[in-house]
Order: sequence, then structure tokens, then C-alpha cells
Amino acid sequence: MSPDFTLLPETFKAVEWCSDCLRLLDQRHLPGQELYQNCDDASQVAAAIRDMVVRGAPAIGVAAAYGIALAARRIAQADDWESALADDFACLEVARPTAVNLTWALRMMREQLRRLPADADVPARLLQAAEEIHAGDREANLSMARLGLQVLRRHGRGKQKVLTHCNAGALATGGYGTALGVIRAAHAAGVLERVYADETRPWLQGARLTAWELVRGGVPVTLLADVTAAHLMKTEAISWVIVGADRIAANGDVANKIGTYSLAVLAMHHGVRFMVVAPTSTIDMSLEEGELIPLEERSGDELLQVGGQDLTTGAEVFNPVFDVTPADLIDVIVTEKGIVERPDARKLAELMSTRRLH
Ligand SMILES: CSC[C@H]1O[C@H](OP(=O)(O)O)[C@H](O)[C@@H]1O
Repeated sequence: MSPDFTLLPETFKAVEWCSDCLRLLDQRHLPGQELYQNCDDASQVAAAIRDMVVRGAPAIGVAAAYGIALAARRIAQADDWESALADDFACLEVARPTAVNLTWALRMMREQLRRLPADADVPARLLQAAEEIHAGDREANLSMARLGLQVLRRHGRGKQKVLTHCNAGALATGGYGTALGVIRAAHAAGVLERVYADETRPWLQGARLTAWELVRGGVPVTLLADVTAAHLMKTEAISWVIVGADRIAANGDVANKIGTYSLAVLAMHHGVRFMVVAPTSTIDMSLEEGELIPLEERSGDELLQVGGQDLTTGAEVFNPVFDVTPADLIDVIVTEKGIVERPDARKLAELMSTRRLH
């Protein structure tokens, strides 16, 4: 019997609606400080997404949905709501390019707006739609945690050691986590010996966020430099690499935090299984393959300003913050709608045509 790990306490909320504003845990200051930023309008939410106050594909989508709800509350009355909200949708849509959950959430909000009757209380109904997107993501996290635990049990015996990259936890989602949701469930079920977390340069999501989340959750975690991953797989019995995703193309190629592709190549070389955990809101069936996914490049300052030290030398800086892992390096994609082993275009199309939820 799987444990009822839905009861595991969450001691923080990355994204929270607070009566008349959106409260965001400012992830730029973790782990040292738990500071919050309140957003009153869509442009503030867009800036928070762009500046990574809030980050993580599902969390970005949830925040953007609340951004539209905030915009509608400020407008209050409109004869043509689509026109009245056009600039708000536009500023949110361009906040970050890779996580498809952003455009998915805004599409859901736009479809909801178009379905509303003429006499609807639009601000109230759009807030309700944003809250449903938020709740739906959390439910999806819990479904994926259960399904991912089944996969770990199917392929392994006893307590397992896993490696994760970046942060795909409660901080990156509507609550609980995708990759870290599976890891939390495995720990609660007694099948996890230890999580190894890559520091994930240059933004250090692993060192600053994943380590913080897992220690607070009582999950045994060891932090390592990204460059240590190869040695770890060579010397330790790592059974899985478990990561999140920002966009999955129709053929199963996965865009995720920079460094994920190299982990997949290392995992193949060392016989370590590779699991991607992502809600179907991360799957972009409009893109045939991963090379079509827009990969964000961020300021070179993220590499040059390290620990208060300025590493500027005049050298050019290349700072892509996502890469693409081809489907043939992925053993399983876990979604809330089901598990896809050895993903390919046919299997993903079949999954996306499924309405059932686990
Ligand atoms: C649960 S998806 C989290 C996903 O988002 C991260 O990127 P960023 O921190 O830049 O928003 C990373 O790719 C994670 O895997």
C-alpha cells in the first residue's frame, strides 16, 4: 500500500494567492533568506518570471494565470475583455521562452475568457480559473509521484540511490514537485537511500533550492558539483537520474536545465536509467522535435558574478540555460496521465489522446 504522502507537510509556498495579490517566495534569495514579493498586476508577475523570482516550468504557468486574474481585477469592467487584457497577455507571454507551461496556462485562461457568458463576473471567474490551474498542477504532481514510485519499485529492489539536476520540486510547481515529487514519494515509501543533487551552475538551483527543499523535508541529500556527476555514476550504484522538464516535443525530445543532456549521455554510458517527470502541460505537440524548442540564453553576468566576485576578463560569455535531451536517451517519461517507456511520437500521441487521469 503506497503511503499517503499527500499528508507530507509543505513548509513553504512558492506561489500563493492572498485575497487580493499574488505572493511569491523570492527564490533568488534562498537558501539564506525567505523573502516574499507581492504582485498586484500582470506586469509585476511578468517581471517576477523574467527575473526568476518565481521559476520552474509549472510554477511559471501558475503565476502567469494569476497574472491575468490580477489584470482583470484591476480593470474591473470592460465591454471587450479580450482587448482590455491584450497587453497583459502579451507581456506575460514573452516573460521567458522555453517553458511551454507559460503559453499553455495563458491559452487556458484565454479559452476560459472566451467561454464566459456576457453577464459573467469576469474577474471572479478568471481568478477561479487560475486557482483551478494551480490546484490541477498540484494534483498532477501527486499523480506523477505515485506513478514514478511504481516505476522505481518495478525496476529496483531495496533502497535506491538517485541523482537529480536543477530544482523540480515544490519551488518549481504548484506544490509538491515533479522529479522531487517522485523522490519524496520514494523516501516516504522507504525505497530511497539517498538523493545526489547537482549544484546546477550557473544559477545554482540544485545547491540553493533542491538541497534546501530536501533537507527541510527530511530527505537524505548529498550536494555535488555538476562536474562530479560522471565520477559519481562510475563509483556509486546510482539507479536513476530523475529530472523535470520545461518543454517536451512531440517525438519525446526533452528541453530541460542546461546539463541535463550531458547527464543523459553519462547515464547511457554507465547503465543508469533516465526518468523525466512532467505534467502534460509541458508537452508541446505542435513541435515535431526538440531542435525546434526555443532555448533561453541569459545574461553572461550569471557566470561572471560568483559569490560576490567579479570574474570579468573581457572574454565573451555563452550562457544557454536549457539544452535538449533526445528521446532515445530517455527510459521513461512520467506524466499525470500515465507512464511512457522508451518515448516516441506514437506513444506520446497516444498519451495525449487519453483523457483518464491516474
Ligand atoms: C518542474 S520543472 C522545473 C524545471 O525548470 C527549471 O528551469 P528554471 O529554474 O530556469 O526555471 C529546470 O529546467 C527544471 O527542470
